[in-house]
Amino acid sequence: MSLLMKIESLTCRRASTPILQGVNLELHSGMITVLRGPNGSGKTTLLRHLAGLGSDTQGLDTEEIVFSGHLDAIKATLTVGENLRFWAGVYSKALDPAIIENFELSDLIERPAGRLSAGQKRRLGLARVVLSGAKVWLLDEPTVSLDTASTDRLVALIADHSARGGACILSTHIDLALPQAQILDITQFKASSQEADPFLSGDFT
Ligand SMILES: Nc1ncnc2c1ncn2[C@@H]1O[C@H](COP(=O)(O)OP(=O)(O)OP(=O)(O)O)[C@@H](O)[C@H]1O
Repeated sequence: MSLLMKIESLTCRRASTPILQGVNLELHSGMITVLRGPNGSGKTTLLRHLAGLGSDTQGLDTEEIVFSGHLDAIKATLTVGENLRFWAGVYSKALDPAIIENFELSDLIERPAGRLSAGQKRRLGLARVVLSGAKVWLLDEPTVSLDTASTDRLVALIADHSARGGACILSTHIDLALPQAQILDITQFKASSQEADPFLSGDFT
């Protein structure tokens, strides 16, 4: 298994406040890592840093990494097809019809992306991930808004990506059928300057 990413003693900040410190992480080809931690613990923050959107990022060339966040990177005024063709151009890839089929976008291809439902937008955003051809997928709560069938298809795609030598780090609050995944509890990296969350401690005064 080749090493795709090695992070040592990383500090992750949001608006200059340290959220996580001492993060160590190795990602080899074929690995799937699920980030666990309660709301506000820093899963998105870590994924953003790994994607090169933080200040202290080490690791792969960014062309090897694709990040799917909450905003899905969709251009609302372009149609679904135009979004896909735009991304195919950005990633210098041919637009594989199998991707359109896999995410059930065929019937939506002429619709402006701004008029998609939340789950349809999510499917379009995830199609970009597959289209990118990147080895490392960084997925922030990718199943949010997806129905059961779409979730199952995404899980199968992640497993297939890993079986073909890719790797994935994802955050999720639900249990996905990925028995090969390793769990990374990020609360162990909580920065010491972080205040306790009153909702978690039960202290509402
Ligand atoms: N834009 C921002 N500026 C400043 N602080 C932020 C910003 N976004 C998030 N934070 C703070 O950073 C901390 C970590 O947030 P983050 O979104 O990484 O958590 P999370 O584990 O992904 O949470 P969730 O499970 O709710 O999605 C939280 O305390 C949050 O309030």
